[in-house]
Amino acid sequence: MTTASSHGTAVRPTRPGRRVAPPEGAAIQPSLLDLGEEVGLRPLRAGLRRTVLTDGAWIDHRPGWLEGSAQVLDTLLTDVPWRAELRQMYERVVDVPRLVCLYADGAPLPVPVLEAAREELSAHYAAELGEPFRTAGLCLYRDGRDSVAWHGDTIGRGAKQDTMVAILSVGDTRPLHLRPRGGGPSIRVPLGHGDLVVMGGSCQRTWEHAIPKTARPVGPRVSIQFRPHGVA
Ligand SMILES: O=C(O)CCC(=O)C(=O)O
Ligand SMILES: [Fe+2]
Repeated sequence: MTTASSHGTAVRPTRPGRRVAPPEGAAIQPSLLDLGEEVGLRPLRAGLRRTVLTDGAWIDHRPGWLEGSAQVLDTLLTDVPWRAELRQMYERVVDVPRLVCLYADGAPLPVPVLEAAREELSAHYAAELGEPFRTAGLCLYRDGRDSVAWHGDTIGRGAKQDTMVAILSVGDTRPLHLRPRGGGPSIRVPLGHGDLVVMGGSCQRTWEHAIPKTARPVGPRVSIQFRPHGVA
């Protein structure tokens, strides 16, 4: 059984691990914000703001770092071998209706600007992180029904050590929600259209994050997550 997506394309439900086609309509509806812009990176430092959270966690936010994000989204929707998520994620069974593709350490990324982004992030955070970003996890949220539930990226070293996860986002804006594990107010960071957020310090083990579902009519969003070796 399939149902139509917001773009009228039958893309769900999917069986785990099965290769699936992206929502076709998305490719011909690029964001009006960056239509016609050349693909490239704006200066990173210029718009980068740090918010210090509790318990040694922090986030950096740089809205609009990637220029021409509509073109990048088009390429990713077409060229990435998207698959339904296969496994239980992180420390609990989380609901992960979305499509994914993991680029392991050393694997060429589907768009050259993503290689440039990873290099620039590695250079910028070299002193603080002490190692480069290596892997790239891509996630496709086809519409507002796709989401990821509350979790920390705690498979691997993020469970015990400070680390960083850098997320570059293209497509429609979805808010990343963050909340302290010990309880307390949550925060939300809007992510889309070339925005960057970096979760750092103890963020993966002392805070949790989520992309909630939304009833608003939203088109596809692709999240590109850069992580150091051994962090997942
Ligand atoms: O979509 C996002 O930006 C966040 C995804 C995420 O937290 C994860 O895959 O671990
Ligand atoms: Fe995560």
